[in-house]
Amino acid sequence: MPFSPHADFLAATLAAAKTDFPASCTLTQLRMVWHGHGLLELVPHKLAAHADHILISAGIHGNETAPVEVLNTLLGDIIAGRLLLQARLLLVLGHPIALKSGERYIDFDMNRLFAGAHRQHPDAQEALRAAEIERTAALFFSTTPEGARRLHYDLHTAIRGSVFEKFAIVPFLHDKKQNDEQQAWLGGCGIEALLLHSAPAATFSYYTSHHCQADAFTLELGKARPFGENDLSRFAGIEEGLRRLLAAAKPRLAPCPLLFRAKYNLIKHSDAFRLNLDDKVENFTLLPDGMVIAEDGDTRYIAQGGHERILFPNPGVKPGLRAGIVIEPVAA
Ligand SMILES: O=C(O)CCC(=O)N[C@@H](CCC(=O)O)C(=O)O
Ligand SMILES: [Zn+2]
Repeated sequence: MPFSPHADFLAATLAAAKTDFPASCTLTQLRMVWHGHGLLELVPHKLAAHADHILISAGIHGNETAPVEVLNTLLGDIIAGRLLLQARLLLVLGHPIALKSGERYIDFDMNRLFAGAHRQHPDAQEALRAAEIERTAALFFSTTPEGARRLHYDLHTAIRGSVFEKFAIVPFLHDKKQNDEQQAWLGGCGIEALLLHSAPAATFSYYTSHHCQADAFTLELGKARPFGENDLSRFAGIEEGLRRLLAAAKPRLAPCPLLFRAKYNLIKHSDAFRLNLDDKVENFTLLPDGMVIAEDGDTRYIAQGGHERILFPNPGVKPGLRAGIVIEPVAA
C-alpha cells in the first residue's frame, strides 16, 4: 500500500522492512523527502534565508522509546498544520529494527560506530546503518548556507535512574567554543546538568559536531522504558523547547545548568571486568575518595578526592567499550 504523508511516521517505519516510501511529496506548506528508512527531511516552501537547519534524532538505541514518541508527535503536528515549521528539518529514527524488538542494539552499539568507526565492524548490521545515517546528516548540512544555525539534538534515555534526571552531553569540541546561547536554550528545556566530553568519540553527536560543524548534543531525558510505558508528561520541557525552535518562536531561556566534565572512561578490557557498584546506583552518584570503582585484571580504577561522580555504569558492554565515565564538576 502506498504510504500517505498523513500516516503515522513511526508506525509506518516500524511496519516496513525497508524504505517503501515515495522519494518525496509536496504538502501545502512544505516538501517531504525520504532519504532512507526512517530518514525524513522537511523543507518549508517559504524558508527564510537564515532559518535554522535542525537535525533531530531518536532511537539510535532501540530500547529508548520515549524520545521517538516525542519526535513522532512533533512530526504529526507539523503534517497536520498544528505546528508551522519555519526551519529545515531532518528527522532520524535511528534503529527501526532494534526499536521493534526493544533492544539497545542487535549486533553492536550503534552509538560507538559513527565518525568512521563503522568501518571497523563491517559485519554488524548497525555499521551499515551508522554509515547511512552519517551520509544523510552530511548531505543535509552540506547545503546549510553560511550564517544559518546548524543544530543537532540526539535524543536518548538512560538505563539507570539519575540524580539529575535530564542532562545534556557536549561532544569533544576540539578548538570550537562552547555555545552559551545553546546552553541557555537547554536550561529552558529543563536540562539540569551539562557534561563536557574531553576526547573524540564514535557517537552521532560527535560526528555532526566535528564533521558537519553543527552545535550538537546528546540529550538524556529520563529513564529508558518500552513503548506503552512512557509518561510523556516528563518530556514536556524538551517537547516545548523543540516546538518553539521549529516554529522560530521566542525560546524559553534559563541559566546555564550545572557543568561537569568527563575525566576518564572506565574501559572494559576483558571479561574479567568487575564493577563495584550496585545495579541501583544512579547516574551522577558521588564516588567516595579511594573507592575501587572497577577492576579488570591488573587495572584498578580508583576514585580520587571525593568529588568525582559516575555516569552510565554498565559492566555488560562488549570488551573494548566504555563501561562507565568518571566525571567531575567544572568550576564556574
Ligand atoms: O544509560 C546508559 O548507560 C546509556 C545511555 C546512552 O545511550 N548514552 C549515550 C551517551 C552518548 C555520549 O556519550 O555522548 C551512549 O552511551 O551512547
Ligand atoms: Zn542511548
